This record gives sequence, structure tokens and C-alpha cells, in this order.
Amino acid sequence: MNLQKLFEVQAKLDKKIVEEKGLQGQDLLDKKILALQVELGELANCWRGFKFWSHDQEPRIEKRTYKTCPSCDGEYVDSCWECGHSGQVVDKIINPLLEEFVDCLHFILSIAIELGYTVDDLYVWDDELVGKTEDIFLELMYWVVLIKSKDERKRKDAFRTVCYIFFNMAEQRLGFTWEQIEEAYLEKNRINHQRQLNHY
Ligand SMILES: O=c1ccn([C@H]2C[C@H](O)[C@@H](COP(=O)(O)O)O2)c(=O)[nH]1
Repeated sequence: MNLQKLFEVQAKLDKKIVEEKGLQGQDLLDKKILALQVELGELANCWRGFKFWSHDQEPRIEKRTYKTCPSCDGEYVDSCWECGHSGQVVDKIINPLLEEFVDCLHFILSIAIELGYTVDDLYVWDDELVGKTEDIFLELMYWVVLIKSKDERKRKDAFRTVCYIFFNMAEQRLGFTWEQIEEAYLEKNRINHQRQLNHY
């Protein structure tokens, strides 16, 4: 994954949001930390492995959205082979788990930029994560809060631990490749720019 490219793309998006919303000079760190926690909660919710009360603990990795069949215009035409008489065809297939993951990645990059870090601060070592995935999520969320530390060294340690857990988790626990992550990140970044143009 080309983190340098994503870092630059994120900086452009953040700058645009600050300008669009008139936030120049404001400290947005606490809000971004909370936003990352929220997105990690959404990621865990899509992963589902902690839902001991449910029979369905499979990660949400495929969601189909439908549109009206362009051939029969949704009229259930007996002879419509395109939609198999249902009046609808698949519009898009998305990966909700991956989408939540790249929302988290947006905020991790954005926090790095807020703190004046460089892309080098994001590079972490590959290592095998041990333990249950729910514990890894909790550990990650714990370190995210510590990014609030006033002590520079503790803050950077916390940030780098977040990167270490987050990036290793991607491959080892969520099954994503770097290519998939980069592609999904860039697509979401494009949507985020679009949203600002539409006064989201
Ligand atoms: O300074 C910011 C604020 C928001 N986002 C992006 C990250 C997520 O992809 C998206 C979250 O939007 P919601 O769908 O949660 O509103 O916004 C940024 O990249 N930088």
C-alpha cells in the first residue's frame, strides 16, 4: 500500500473540509479521536464476531443493492430474462466491513496530519497479533484514547501502537489485501470530496 499517496490525498480532503466548514485554526484532535472510536465501533459491528447472542456472527463482507430492471422497467414481464421476472437487477455489490475499515483509516491519517506527523510515523512492523479478535478491538480502542495524552512521547507511542494493531488486524483478522484497502480508501475519499461539494 502506498501510504505516501493516501497521506497526501487525506491532507487535501482535510484542508477542503476545514475551508468548507470555516474551521481554520481550530484544534480538531478530540473530535477526530472520538470519530475514530465511533468508526471502530461500526467496524466491530460489521465484523460481528463478538455477538454471542446471535447465530449470525459472520462478517458483513457482501451487500447487494438493487435497481429497477432496465429491460422490463420493473414490470415483471414474463419474458424478461435480464431480471429473471423479478423486476430488479443487482446495482452494486459492496463490502461493508471494508467500507468501515477505510473510514477508520481516514481518521487515522487525519489524526496524524492534525498532530503534524509524517508518513514515516505510520509505518509499523508486521507481527502476529495474538489473542481473540474482540480483545484486539478493545486494545485498539484503549490506545486510541491515549492519543489524547499531553506528553508528546506517550502520544506518539499511542499513535504508533494504534497503527501497529490496526494495520496488522487488516490482514490477519479481517482478511483484506493492501490493494483492496487502497482501492476502497481512494473511492471513499472521492465520495467524501463529493459530499463537501454537496454541502454535506
Ligand atoms: O476531517 C475529516 C472529517 C471526516 N472525514 C471522513 C472520514 C470518513 O470517511 C467520513 C465519515 O463520514 P460519516 O459518514 O461518518 O459522516 O468522513 C475525513 O476524512 N476528515
